[in-house]
Amino acid sequence: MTTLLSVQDLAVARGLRTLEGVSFALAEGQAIILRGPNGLGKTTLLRTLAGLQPVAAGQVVHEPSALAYAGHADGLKSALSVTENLRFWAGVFGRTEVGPAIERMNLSNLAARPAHMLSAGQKRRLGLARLLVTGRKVWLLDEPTVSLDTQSVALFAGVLRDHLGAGGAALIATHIDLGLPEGRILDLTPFRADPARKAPRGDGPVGFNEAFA
Ligand SMILES: Nc1ncnc2c1ncn2[C@@H]1O[C@H](COP(=O)(O)OP(=O)(O)OP(=O)(O)O)[C@@H](O)[C@H]1O
Repeated sequence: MTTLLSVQDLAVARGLRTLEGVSFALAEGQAIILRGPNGLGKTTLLRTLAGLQPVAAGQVVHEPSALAYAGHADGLKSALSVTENLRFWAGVFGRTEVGPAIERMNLSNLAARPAHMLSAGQKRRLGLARLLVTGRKVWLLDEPTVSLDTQSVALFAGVLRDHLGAGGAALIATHIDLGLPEGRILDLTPFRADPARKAPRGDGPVGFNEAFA
């Protein structure tokens, strides 16, 4: 099985260091569920892997075009329709096809509606549909099911299973059980950083998916 993402002795920081000594590998078809209490640093870890903030210490290895990040914000253009939003994001990743993503995330009836006229759950479905148009193999997901109703949670769990079945991988911060048989839990609590140790200054490199922040 090919390793898609490898993390070795990673430390991440948001002002102060939040986590230290985190190591794991994610291969094709695998998912890791990040667990730990509020404020521990799960979002900080995902943002760091996405290239939105610098690595404080350790190593992160992946193919240059492997990762797609979906954070708390849906990153939608409010004046654009569902279809136009997805076309825009597909274009960012050098792709054109959006029809299957619209259908898969149950957005067909809303395809022409401007994003600002969507409900919170519909916006989230559109935000997650962006993942499908990226063609990226490793999905970094921060609380992907927030605002989704039970049916939509099940829908997205199915999308995730299909992604893993097609050789993709996912790293997911979530407090709910997505029922992924391929998922293994990584409890980050033991990796809580010593708060006395200051993070280095500087903005560091910013990755391809800055626009997803
Ligand atoms: N914009 C920010 N500036 C400075 N510190 C921040 C910022 N956002 C978060 N933090 C701090 O960084 C630490 C880690 O936060 P983070 O959001 O990564 O935690 P989390 O594990 O994702 O929490 P939750 O389960 O509540 O989403 C917390 O102590 C938090 O207060």
